[in-house]
Amino acid sequence: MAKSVVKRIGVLTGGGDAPGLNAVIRAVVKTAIQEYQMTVVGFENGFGGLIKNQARELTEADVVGILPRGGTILGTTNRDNPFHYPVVKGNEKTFADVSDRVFENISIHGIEALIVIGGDGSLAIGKELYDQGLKVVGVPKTIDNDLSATDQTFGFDTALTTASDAIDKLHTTAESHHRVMVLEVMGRYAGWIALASGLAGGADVILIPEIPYNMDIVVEKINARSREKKKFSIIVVAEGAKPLGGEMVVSKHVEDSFDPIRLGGIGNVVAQAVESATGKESRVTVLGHLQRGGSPTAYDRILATRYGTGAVNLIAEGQFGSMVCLKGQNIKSAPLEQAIGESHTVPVDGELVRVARQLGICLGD
Ligand SMILES: Nc1ncnc2c1ncn2[C@@H]1O[C@H](COP(=O)(O)OP(=O)(O)O)[C@@H](O)[C@H]1O
Ligand SMILES: O=P(O)(O)OC[C@H]1O[C@](O)(COP(=O)(O)O)[C@@H](O)[C@@H]1O
Ligand SMILES: [Mg+2]
Repeated sequence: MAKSVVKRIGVLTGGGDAPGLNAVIRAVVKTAIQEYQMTVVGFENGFGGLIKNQARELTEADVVGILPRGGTILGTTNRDNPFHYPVVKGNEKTFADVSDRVFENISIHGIEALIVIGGDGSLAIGKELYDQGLKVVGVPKTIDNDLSATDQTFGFDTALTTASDAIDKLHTTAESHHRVMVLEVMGRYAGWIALASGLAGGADVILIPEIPYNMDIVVEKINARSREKKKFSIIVVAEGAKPLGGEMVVSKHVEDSFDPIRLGGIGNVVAQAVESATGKESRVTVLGHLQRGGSPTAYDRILATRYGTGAVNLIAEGQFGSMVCLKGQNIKSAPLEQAIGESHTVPVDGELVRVARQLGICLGD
């Protein structure tokens, strides 16, 4: 057992869910109670629970059996930003700063420090609350792996495993029908899921946002495979991929969201272009939220557990305004400011891209 001045902590999960959230919550609760004799209060539905005072104490009994479970027992949302909160008066909707409600509820529950498990959006809110005096510690979550200041976010490994399983399945049907199969995966403005799953699944073409593609080059790759008597092709497309000089495809605008754009639809654009240029029957699969669901991989369970324990240790050490992160093989910490800084996209001259090129995978350029 170790000592901590802080004895009562809060925890919330924010933004899109990611496999491993429950593993973090479990590690936070176990470490806080067993190692530091703290009390843990869980806020429900991200910052929504902090604004609306929806909270409950989390005991060790509450976290029994949740390690392998996807989703989050606390609920989450990608709305409810306390600094940009929708207020409706009659027919008019405006946005207001309701952060005073957050501080009121923090005080009602006697919370001395708050763990925010989230991506760039949730951590940006956490940073703003920290600047206003709340003792905040962050945990980097997202399947997109697009956060700076950490080598990897939890959730990414599971998403990429789901995507590479999908590529394996597409291979067998592509082979039977001699088709071109296009798989569209998530990742927002980063191509990590597409590149990594494409490598793991043996894709022939991988299109990522960081490398705008030329459709003629993609078509030539498919035709070259035909000339080599290869009867099918697999194309993995990141939802943020775009043609040279063109735009990303937006699937919808989510009202009330600080970052309202949802990407999606590029898979269909690519499949249609390939079919009309090559005459080969093409089909598209949009993996969608399947890649956010299900049980975390062993890798993500361990990473999430290390992050949860690490976050409580940071609180005990008084290292507020920081986030746990992975650097090489070790759990370290980084300032929240750095975590929400520049988004972590695929380096176009990095080793993974080079490996893909050396394997003859077409990246569309
Ligand atoms: N740059 C930002 N600054 C402040 N709040 C943000 C920012 N981007 C998003 N948000 C808000 O943070 C919350 C979670 O964001 P979202 O991007 O959905 O999840 P994540 O935490 O995974 O990044 C939402 O309420 C969103 O409106
Ligand atoms: O669940 P929604 O609102 O459709 O959002 C989809 C987006 O969320 C993600 O799945 C995860 O993003 P975050 O981790 O930033 O929440 C993206 O890959 C995708 O573009
Ligand atoms: Mg985000």
